[in-house]
Amino acid sequence: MIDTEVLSKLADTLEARREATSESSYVASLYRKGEDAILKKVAEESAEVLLASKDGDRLHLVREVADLWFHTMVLLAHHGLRPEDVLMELRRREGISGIDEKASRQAE
Ligand SMILES: N=c1c2ncn([C@@H]3O[C@H](COP(=O)(O)OP(=O)(O)OP(=O)(O)O)[C@@H](O)[C@H]3O)c2ncn1[C@@H]1O[C@H](COP(=O)(O)O)[C@@H](O)[C@H]1O
Repeated sequence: MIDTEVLSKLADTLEARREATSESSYVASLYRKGEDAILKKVAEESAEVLLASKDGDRLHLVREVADLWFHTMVLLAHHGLRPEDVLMELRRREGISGIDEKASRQAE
């Protein structure tokens, strides 16, 4: 089983790319283009996930989800956030049924 170290290492690389040039780094070029360009990539990769799912090609789906995760991590880094922030939120939700959570919101 792969642990979450791969996410932390990638997040470290994304932070380090703040100092890189657009010519040497795809991530630096995205930072330079700004939030709208990053959001456009997230939207494009989401659409590619949908197409891969409908294709029924599992390897294609895994690769497109990797592209989507990667670009959402660039978005998090743009906001000064790390994958650990998302993992903590998922940890917080552990064992809370979506049905119970929705019911508690409707009772408010
Ligand atoms: N995981 C990734 C990763 N996944 C996808 N991509 C790039 O994301 C880009 C967008 O994918 P597309 O399929 O949309 O291809 P495209 O049409 O060429 O893209 P656009 O020109 O439309 O932006 C491609 O250039 C991919 O190579 C990635 N680029 C970098 N990483 C990681 O980020 C690190 C830092 O990358 P650099 O900043 O480039 O050194 C790397 O060492 C990797 O670990």
